[in-house]
Amino acid sequence: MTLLDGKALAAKVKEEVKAEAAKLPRKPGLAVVLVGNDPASRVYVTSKRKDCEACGIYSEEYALLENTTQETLLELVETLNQRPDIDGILVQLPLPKHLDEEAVLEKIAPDKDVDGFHPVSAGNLLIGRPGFQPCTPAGVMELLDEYHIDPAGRHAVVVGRSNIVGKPMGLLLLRRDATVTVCHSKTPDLGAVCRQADILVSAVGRRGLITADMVKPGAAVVDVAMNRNEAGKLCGDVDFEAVAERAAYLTPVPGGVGPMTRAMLMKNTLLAARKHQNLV
Ligand SMILES: Nc1nc2c(c(=O)[nH]1)N[C@@H](CN(C=O)c1ccc(C(=O)N[C@@H](CCC(=O)O)C(=O)O)cc1)CN2
Repeated sequence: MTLLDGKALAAKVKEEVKAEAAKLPRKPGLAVVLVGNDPASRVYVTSKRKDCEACGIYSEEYALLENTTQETLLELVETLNQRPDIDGILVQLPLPKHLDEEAVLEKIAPDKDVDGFHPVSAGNLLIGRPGFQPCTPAGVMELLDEYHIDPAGRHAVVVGRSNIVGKPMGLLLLRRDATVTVCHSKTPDLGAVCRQADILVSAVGRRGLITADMVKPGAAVVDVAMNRNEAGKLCGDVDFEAVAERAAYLTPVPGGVGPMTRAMLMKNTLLAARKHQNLV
């Protein structure tokens, strides 16, 4: 079994972004907005700041209180939309329950939507136009390419149908000529469907969901989830040790898709800066 090393590939992508960002007349700029006290979100936002520093990207962080109103958040996004030095805006998810996530994401100017979550970005992806692609599925595609795993003509099964991972993952694989099945909580006999997969992507968030008997021998298995076991250790959806005996390729958690998500954010911010400086 070959490990799909997202940590190593992310370092390579970030080096490339750094070299390209240095060629721009103006540094790319990213604004990251965090609302509330979710400890995991705080960790991710800190990592994004460090990634920006490493890539030569200017970054600003807005840490808002848990009880921030919808109006205040929308006003902040609008201010950032108007800032010529800010190329990308990212609102860290999940937002506190009282806030309307969809309305906030829709408020971000589509040309600054480096998360690729705006309906304009989602529509472009659906009809095959260029645009910002959501960072996690885009990172999975880069990993597959790096290890020469060509989706064309293969059966790809995506478990999970979220707007930020499952659905765009399915579309990116379809774009590359895979035959795609997207599974979800109402899919009968999930194991039988997964066993057909040459490429299996799990993005559910349930530890132990993907067992070895659900994996076709020789498949490429990509674990997008980020869970914790009883001991508090990070793990994905896939029973790693058992599946490693059957799969030909497998992502670790940590060190697989997570670092690629962050690297693709840097790449999207570079793309936004190039567009704003009329270089693409
Ligand atoms: N606005 C967004 N919110 C969220 C996104 C997103 O893409 N945009 N995705 C996730 C969280 N996320 C990025 O924000 C993210 C999660 C995990 C990692 C990562 O590098 N994980 C490491 C382990 C980190 C650790 O030790 O805790 C790994 O897998 O090796 C990066 C980004 C939800 N919210």
